[in-house]
Amino acid sequence: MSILTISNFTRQYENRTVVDDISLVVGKGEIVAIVGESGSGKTTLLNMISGNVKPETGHLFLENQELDLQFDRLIKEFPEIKLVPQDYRLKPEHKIWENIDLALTRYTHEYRRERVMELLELCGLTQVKDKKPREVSGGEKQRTAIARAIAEEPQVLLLDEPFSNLDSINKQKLREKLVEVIRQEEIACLFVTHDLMDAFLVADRIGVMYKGKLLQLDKPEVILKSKQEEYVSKFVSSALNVFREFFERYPNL
Ligand SMILES: Nc1ncnc2c1ncn2[C@@H]1O[C@H](COP(=O)(O)OP(=O)(O)OP(=O)(O)O)[C@@H](O)[C@H]1O
Repeated sequence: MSILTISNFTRQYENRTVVDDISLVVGKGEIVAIVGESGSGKTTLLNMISGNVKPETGHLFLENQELDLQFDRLIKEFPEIKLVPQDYRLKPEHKIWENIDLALTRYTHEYRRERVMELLELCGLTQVKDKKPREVSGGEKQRTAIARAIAEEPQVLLLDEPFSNLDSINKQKLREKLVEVIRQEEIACLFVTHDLMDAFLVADRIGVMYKGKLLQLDKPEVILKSKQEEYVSKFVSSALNVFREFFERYPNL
């Protein structure tokens, strides 16, 4: 079932089209990755979906209900769509559990306690709940930001480069947790990354962006063998070349 539908999103900056007529759909419990090199328009696309940046053209639907994009206000974001920015934006003076709890101030004390415990468990943070953000790993910070974003059970989770500041062990842990959380909470998840490997390891479908355009959006196996778009096959080859180089250097492995 489709949760998030965006159609014909376009945005210009200084007379340059940075997001060019993009349409896509994300389903319940589905993870879609948008990959593209730096400057291809990925963050602008996420900011438009989250309500932080106004598109010049386009429509946004949540379960077939159109959201009003003609807002003109400083308060950002739609409550059903949560964005985890690249820098997490955790509150340094608060403990991990408090950072999650702060998303729940509208609720009763009892419900907050229960939901925070549930989210700590779901995101693998119970052990570090009483630490401050500076005392935990990058992966734990990222998982705290995800827990905070999904605290109010949004329908859509947007992640900007969720794996970029992590070492390989934390990356793997986050990948596993992300898939578990998305499937369990039945959220529609869209994340952007410049690293195709992260997309291949997590996403149900991958979209490749280039100069503001979504060139192709398909299952990873289809993207892997793509002949449809020259740029897509070039982008895939560059990611796979790392493995080729590795095994050429260490042929006896
Ligand atoms: N507020 C802004 N004002 C002017 N130009 C902008 C603004 N935001 C983004 N741009 C430009 O739009 C283009 C796309 O930027 P965007 O951040 O969306 O790309 P990206 O694919 O997310 O890049 P990266 O991977 O480096 O974060 C870039 O050329 C950028 O300089």
